[in-house]
Formats: sequence, C-alpha cells, structure tokens
Amino acid sequence: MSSNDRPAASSIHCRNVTVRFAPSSVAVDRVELTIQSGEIVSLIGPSGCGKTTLLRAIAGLQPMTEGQVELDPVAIASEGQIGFVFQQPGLLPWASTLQNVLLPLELIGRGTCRQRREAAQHALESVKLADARDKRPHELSGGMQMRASIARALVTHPRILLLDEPFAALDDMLRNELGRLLLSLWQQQQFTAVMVTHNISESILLSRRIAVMRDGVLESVIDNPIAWPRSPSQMRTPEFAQFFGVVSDSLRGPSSSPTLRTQEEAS
Ligand SMILES: Nc1ncnc2c1ncn2[C@@H]1O[C@H](COP(=O)(O)OP(=O)(O)OP(=O)(O)O)[C@@H](O)[C@H]1O
Repeated sequence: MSSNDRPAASSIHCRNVTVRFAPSSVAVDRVELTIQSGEIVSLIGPSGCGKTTLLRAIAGLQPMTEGQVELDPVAIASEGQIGFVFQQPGLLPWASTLQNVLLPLELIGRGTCRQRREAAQHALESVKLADARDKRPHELSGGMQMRASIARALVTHPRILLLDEPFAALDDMLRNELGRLLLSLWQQQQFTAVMVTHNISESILLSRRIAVMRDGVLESVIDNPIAWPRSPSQMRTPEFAQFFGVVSDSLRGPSSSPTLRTQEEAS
C-alpha cells in the first residue's frame, strides 16, 4: 500500500465500558475514555486493575457487560484495520519470518500473491528484519521475534494498533530500541495506539497521555508534557525525571498526588 492510499488513523470512544466476569467482581468499571485519531495513550495501573480487559474490549475480543466502544470511522472494525501486539510474539514456529508476517494479509485475502509478498517484505524492512526473512522463530533472538510480531501487526497498515505489554519480557536496552522503532513506525504510519505497560518510563517515552487505572476504574488521564519528537535520550532529562515522579505518585493513589487533575476535571 502506498502512502497515498494509506487510510487515516481512527479515534476510539469508550463509553461506560464495564466488564464483569462474575456478578460480584467488576474487572472494568464504567470507563469513559476518548483516544484521538493518531494519538498514543498508555494504560498503566497495578496488576489486576483491568488494563488488559479494557484493551481487549477495545479490540472487540472481550464482550462488555455494559457500555460500548465506538470507533470512528465505524467501518474500521472490519478486518485488517486493528493490529494487536501481545506480550509473547506468538509466531508460528514452523513458518519463516516472512511467512509469519504474510499471514494477516493472506487471512484477509488482500492483494495479489506478489503484492502480499512485497508488503510483507516492506514490513520486515521497516523493522530491520529483511535479512531474517527465511529464518524460523527459534533462530531469532527475543528482540527479533518481537520485531517480527510488530511487523505482522502493521503489515495491513491498521488504523489502530493495540499493544499489551509488548516489551515486558525484554531487557532495558531492547526496550529502548523497540520503543524507538515503534515511534518511528508511528511517525510513518500515524496509527492510533493504545499500549498497556507496567513500565512508567516506557509510558512516558511513547505516549501523549497516560491513563491510570485502579480496581477497574479509570482514575486519571495525565497529559504528558515531554516534547516531541521523542527519543530515549530524553529519559535522562530533569523534565522526564520530574514527570516520572508525577506518574509514580498517581500510581500510588489520589491522596499522594493532590495536584493531579484528571482529563475530565481539566476540561
Ligand atoms: N477470563 C477471565 N475470567 C475471569 N476473570 C478474569 C478474566 N480475565 C481477567 N479476569 C480478572 O479481571 C481482573 C482484571 O484482569 P486484567 O488482566 O484485565 O488486569 P491487568 O491490569 O491487565 O493485570 P496485569 O497487569 O497483571 O496483566 C482481574 O481480577 C482478573 O483476575
């Protein structure tokens, strides 16, 4: 797909999203959140607070007890417009890197065989894996497997990219490298992204806003003041350290961060 016919990004509107797995336990509690077109938003919060469940609800993978997720334009819920990157790369072990990346295009039957191979080859080049196209997953390092997983998610040029702790299993150096890669792919493709992470630095480096969840509730949405374009070198600046403190306080609870205002309070 050329840059001219590449679809624009899409906005996401969570309205009163509620997910109960049992009558007495609510995993996601009446979440109201709008993610603007082309925006990257991180979801952070303590383990079990409902981040993955909310992300899966946005993806249409998790039925909701109440509420709805509206995508604008609506039609993007159609195949190929939402990419998902999981914590585990989940590559097919018997298939080559190229075949793994080709898979989404084959599943939705987009283009001719030759066009699909060109698109997959291009996706591999964009994550710097062109030389590994014929290797099987077990021949790739953890970072290479995750890059292949990102290429597979982006090969269809989705308008929305959802990421569930994509770099959690990687060391800090690889995290930074893949963070830089994700930012560069976002600059090229301008998708809307929602990323679940436990890593505060990663959430600050990659996102424009940080949504803090606790016990299923969306407690606050914090505007990220760090300037764009982003690069891992910013992690060493006083501004970054200061904002890191703000996000840490918000994770500890509302009483420890009296100056924080939610998105809704600010508007
Ligand atoms: N399929 C399920 N059936 C029953 N309960 C579930 C299911 N999936 C999640 N839960 C529960 O819902 C709550 C939220 O889980 P979720 O995985 O969304 O949290 P999380 O914030 O992503 O956690 P973590 O950071 O540890 O991955 C938890 O109490 C969890 O036990």
